[in-house]
Amino acid sequence: MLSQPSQKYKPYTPINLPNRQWPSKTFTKSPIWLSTDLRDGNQALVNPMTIEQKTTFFRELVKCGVKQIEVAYPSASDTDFAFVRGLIEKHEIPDDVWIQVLTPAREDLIRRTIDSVAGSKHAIIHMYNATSPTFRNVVFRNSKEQTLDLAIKHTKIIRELTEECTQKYRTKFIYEYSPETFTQTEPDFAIEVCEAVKKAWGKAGLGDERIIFNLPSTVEIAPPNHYADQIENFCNKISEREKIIVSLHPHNDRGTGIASAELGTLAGGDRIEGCFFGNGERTGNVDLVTLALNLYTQGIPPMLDLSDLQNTIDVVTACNDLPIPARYPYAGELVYTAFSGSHQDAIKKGFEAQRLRHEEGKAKGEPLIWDIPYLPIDPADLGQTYEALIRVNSQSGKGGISYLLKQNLHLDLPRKMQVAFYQVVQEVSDREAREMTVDDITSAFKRTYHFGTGYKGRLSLRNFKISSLDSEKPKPKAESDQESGEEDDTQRRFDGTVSVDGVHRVIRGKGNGPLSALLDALRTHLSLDFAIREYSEHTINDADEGENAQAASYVELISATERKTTSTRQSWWGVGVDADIARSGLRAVLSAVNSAINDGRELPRLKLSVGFHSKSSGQEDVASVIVNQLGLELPRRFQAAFFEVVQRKALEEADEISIDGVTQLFKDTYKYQNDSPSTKVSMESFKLDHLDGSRRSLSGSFTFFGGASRTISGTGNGPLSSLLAALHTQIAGTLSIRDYWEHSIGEGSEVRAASYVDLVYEVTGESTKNLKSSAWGVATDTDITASGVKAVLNAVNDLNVVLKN
Ligand SMILES: CC(=O)SCCNC(=O)CCNC(=O)[C@H](O)C(C)(C)COP(=O)(O)OP(=O)(O)OC[C@H]1O[C@@H](n2cnc3c(N)ncnc32)[C@H](O)[C@@H]1OP(=O)(O)O
Ligand SMILES: CC(C)C(=O)C(=O)O
Repeated sequence: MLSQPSQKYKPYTPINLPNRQWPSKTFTKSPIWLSTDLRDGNQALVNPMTIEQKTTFFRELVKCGVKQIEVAYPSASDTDFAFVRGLIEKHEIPDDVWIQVLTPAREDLIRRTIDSVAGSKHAIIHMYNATSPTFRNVVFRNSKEQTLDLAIKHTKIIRELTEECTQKYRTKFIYEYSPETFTQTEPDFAIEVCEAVKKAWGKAGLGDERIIFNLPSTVEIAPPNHYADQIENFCNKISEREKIIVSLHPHNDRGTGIASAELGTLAGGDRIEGCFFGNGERTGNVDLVTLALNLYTQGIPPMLDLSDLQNTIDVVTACNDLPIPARYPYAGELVYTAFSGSHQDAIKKGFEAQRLRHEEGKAKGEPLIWDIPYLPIDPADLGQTYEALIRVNSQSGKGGISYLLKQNLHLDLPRKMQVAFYQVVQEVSDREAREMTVDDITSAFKRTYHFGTGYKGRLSLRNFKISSLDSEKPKPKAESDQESGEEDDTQRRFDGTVSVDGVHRVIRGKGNGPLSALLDALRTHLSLDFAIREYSEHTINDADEGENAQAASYVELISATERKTTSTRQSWWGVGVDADIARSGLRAVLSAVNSAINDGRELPRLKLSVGFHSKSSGQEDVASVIVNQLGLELPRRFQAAFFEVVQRKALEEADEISIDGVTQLFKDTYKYQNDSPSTKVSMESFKLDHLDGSRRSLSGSFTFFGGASRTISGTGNGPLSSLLAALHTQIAGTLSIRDYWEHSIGEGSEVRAASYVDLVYEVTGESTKNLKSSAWGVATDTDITASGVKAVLNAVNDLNVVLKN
């Protein structure tokens, strides 16, 4: 490059316009748009468009609402001529659309041009000749007078030929004249040529009769303020301004085509010629899409419909065979995407604030103004989704990551958890030096917090029951209870089955709320001693508000032994989601515990040593054996009943009972998986009918104490009460259900139902002497009603039932 470029390049000559008005003007409406994609854009392509491509492009422009389209340079090629004829003959041109065709100032070519549009409803004939000194001297080798004569002579030819065409075909014409290289032409000479052309045309009028003077910056050679000065100067000096449409045709050699068009419009331009996404000679024509959307973001209707921008991009890039750069205004792949932390944070906060502002605005009937940091336009208005707004790499922060989690998992993490998870993501993206996709982030989240199917940790909750211990006096509220949201003073008991490294364990604990009761159970049974440092929750609303709403809970745990120290402590975050708020909190605790025990530490194994000595296993250990060996999750009172049976047996066998021994004892005691027919009541078959409302009727064939089979029936509010009513037709006294519980065993097609019934039998009479007894019954079946019915009959067979006389 030269050290003194002034030795090679001339600066532009500023225009003397002391009273210029355009700097104080503002935009109030959109200009008339002329798309020259199919002419100026097409002539700049390596491979000009085929007729099919031009037709597709034309249809897209029409769809976007462009009303003036320069479709060809018909004298240039048979393809261009045939394309124009095809549009007309195939009735592709809507009545409110004007096609425009370009011709040089040459009679033979003008004739061919006018022939091309014969029969169309509306046509703009556009003639050009360059007027600047260099073109006069070098290209045309013409004087000023000859340049004037060229324009005048051919304007007259166009007038004559268009009038003939109108007579023959009723085609309505507008005439457009371009002093090509206008910006490099002496301003007064450009005006002189246009005045002469207007006079030669001789019929410029108002409205559709206006003549168009197109003032191109054929090559952009000066800053945009100079173009604006040139336009304002032209508008001030040209006569009969009201009979003229001043058209702008900026190119983009200095990269200021958009600015030139916008300042030129403030300076008086009525119309802008350009191409979609800025295709065109050299650096392109001005981009109409950017201009339109710039107006839109000022609240001005752009008179172009770009609401399916991606489709427009697809059509234009396919026809031009040119890509749109990723950073291109409005249309680039990355323009609605923030990678950097502070941008992501601001966008996320912006959306949150805007949602609240819009809620208030809606209530007051105010316009819902868009105001999001770093986003001048709502991508949704252009048919774009919000999905790509935030993408994560090593430059990103917690705000962006949390935004993605909110969008994809509907989780609104508490601030400290955002910080904790940010470190996880940051570590991966730094190590792998690549962008983290939404999938990468959500899987990292699920992995870290053991969240969702397929991401189970060492502990997982199978079932639980929370009950209140009313008998115990309420205790004063502890600090941790306030933190954990456990506001109630009532003592709670947690009874549940938790899978621990694949082994089911029945655990039990108590506390001031469900979460502290679970922590107590973990401490007692698994030697896991944690305390809650922070707890929060929110609802996740489904589209149909309420019905399918879920609760999300977040828990930060610390080691309970470190709780009293003030130094920085390690903590573990957990998350749980469930339709039931208590369950979501419990899941969150287990999620955090799973993170804490990710260090591979040993957990106390399930051991069995039953007896009455101090080291005996408890009721929960026995229940754990049953859940692991048989899949049966006994309700707590059933656990207690069976534990007594186990203890008696252990006493008989000198405290020695194995896991298999406990299992067999269960089977024998409750006739579980025992197919031998009962000596008391047995059932061959049953049928359940639905009566009105919730009433049911059960009938079946039963055998009582080895007698002949009888068909009995009964009605009730459900299958089991119907069964009891049927049994009451044969059995003296009353059978009633004190406790019932059911759950599923197995998964998929293997799934079965397990039912547990605590049945009470009361009978009065001479021989029975006011007998009241109870028994547990358990059964499984693929059908839930059948499993309940069988459980009742198992319990009946364990009772000393008496038949009616
Ligand atoms: C700024 C713009 O975009 S203007 C539009 C440019 N678009 C095109 O050129 C695409 C279509 N063009 C073509 O197909 C051909 O150039 C044609 C059919 C118009 C003419 O082809 P040719 O007769 O072979 O001439 P050529 O292409 O060499 O053009 C140069 C000639 O046109 C003359 N010329 C250039 N512009 C004009 C004009 N507006 N009016 C009249 N003559 C002109 C030149 O002075 C030169 O004349 P010369 O041969 O006497 O020296
Ligand atoms: C024909 C004219 C308007 C042109 O394309 C230009 O000057 O760029």
